[in-house]
Amino acid sequence: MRWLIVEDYEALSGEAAELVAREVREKPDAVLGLATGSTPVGMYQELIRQHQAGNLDFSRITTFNLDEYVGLSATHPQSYRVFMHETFFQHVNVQPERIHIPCGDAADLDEECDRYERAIQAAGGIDLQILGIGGNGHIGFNEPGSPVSSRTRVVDLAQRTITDNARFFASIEEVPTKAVTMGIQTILEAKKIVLLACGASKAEAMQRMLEGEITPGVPASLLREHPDVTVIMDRQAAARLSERFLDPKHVL
Ligand SMILES: O=P(O)(O)OC[C@H]1O[C@](O)(CO)[C@@H](O)[C@@H]1O
Repeated sequence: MRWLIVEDYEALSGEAAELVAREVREKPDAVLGLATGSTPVGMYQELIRQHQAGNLDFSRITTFNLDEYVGLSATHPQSYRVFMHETFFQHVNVQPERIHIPCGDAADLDEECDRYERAIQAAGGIDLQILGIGGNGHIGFNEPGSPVSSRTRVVDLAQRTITDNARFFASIEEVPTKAVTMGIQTILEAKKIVLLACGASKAEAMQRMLEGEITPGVPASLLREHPDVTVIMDRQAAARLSERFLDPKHVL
């Protein structure tokens, strides 16, 4: 695992965008796994900037989003589908038929989950997966206790996640309690993974992810067994890590 501790959110966004841009330039038909949440927004803005400057072409890229709330229509303002279109897709040239986001309002959600897994396989698997991290160490919506072997499925959101995400809704009662998420195994099958963490609210999760036991109780810790993971965090998110992480020799 590589890790990079940067000064602030702008630097984190720039470094993350650079890794995505490099992948897209090296493999113009790459399959990208994308994340929502507030953390990757700056990365998307930088990718849009490079695209609009004529330096980045997404026309042959395929994308798969990590997750979607259950029960929100595709046009609901807080659906991840709307978030992704407003934050990224409508500003770049990813072809609409190559954009994949789980349908959280599908009539048969189990069938939707199977369909999503098959679509990832049919695309040849994910080349580069972007991840955020929940305050409780979740990745995607794989909450603590999610099996290592899990694949795309419907999950119950942890109370902490509902509380954390209530800021995006008018009231906590409006936050969905279930989601469709890629599983831990789905994520671990990505060839490369980049996890982003920003701010003091992620410091405990980062310490448990990087220095605690490797356990389904801290889903992000399972990434330590993947051969190609890059963690980019700001100083606040890194604040509780021990010296060896902060030693400049170890900072990429
Ligand atoms: O970046 P934020 O806003 O802290 O949110 C991170 C969250 O977003 C997600 O990526 C949602 O898919 C989760 O992994 C995590 O809950």
